[in-house]
Amino acid sequence: MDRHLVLARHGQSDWNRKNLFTGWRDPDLTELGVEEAQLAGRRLKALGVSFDVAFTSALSRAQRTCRLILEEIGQPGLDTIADEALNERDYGDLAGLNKDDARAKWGEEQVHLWRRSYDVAPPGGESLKDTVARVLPYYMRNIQPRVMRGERVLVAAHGNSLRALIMVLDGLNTQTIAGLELATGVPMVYRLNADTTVASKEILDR
Ligand SMILES: O=C(O)[C@@H](CO)OP(=O)(O)O
Repeated sequence: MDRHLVLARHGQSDWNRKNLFTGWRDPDLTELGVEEAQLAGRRLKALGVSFDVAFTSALSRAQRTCRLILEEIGQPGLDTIADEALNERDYGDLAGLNKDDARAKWGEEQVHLWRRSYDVAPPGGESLKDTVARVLPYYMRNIQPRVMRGERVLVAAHGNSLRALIMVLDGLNTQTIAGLELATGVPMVYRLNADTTVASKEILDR
């Protein structure tokens, strides 16, 4: 049985381009972001990948990426479930601030801890640990059972909500996850074993 699960971070958003902390704010994709999402779809199509169901977040940039991928692979209108459990990490008071301005104000090290550490939460927001605590139960209850039934599943979501999921799937520790960066619009094709562990992972980068 082919238990495949494709994870894709959304294409570049307007706030990615402007270098702003985004979190639960809802900017749209840029033109480049649209192209990245379409390219992701074409890469998946070239591999012969298609889906039985798609999951995305409650945010426009992920939903649009999901739609663009599905259009490219010739499955527009596929059953798609949107849930805020897959939203980006909540950046709290940092949302809307420029990342370089934040470094100038709080220092490189503090901003890096907020962005990439496992358990340091930005003021008023979620740490990666908090993000794992909402993404993982959703994955276990809603996504993994479908993959185990042999459905081919697409998840179009966000840098940190996917880092949370990948940390668990790949068995990364709290140190290693700090070094994991996900490029916009790059799909990752997982195949799972019958015991839910990862059989293979292929990153379809540019
Ligand atoms: O701003 C955000 O919401 C995220 C993703 O763009 O940023 P970072 O990569 O700094 O965690």
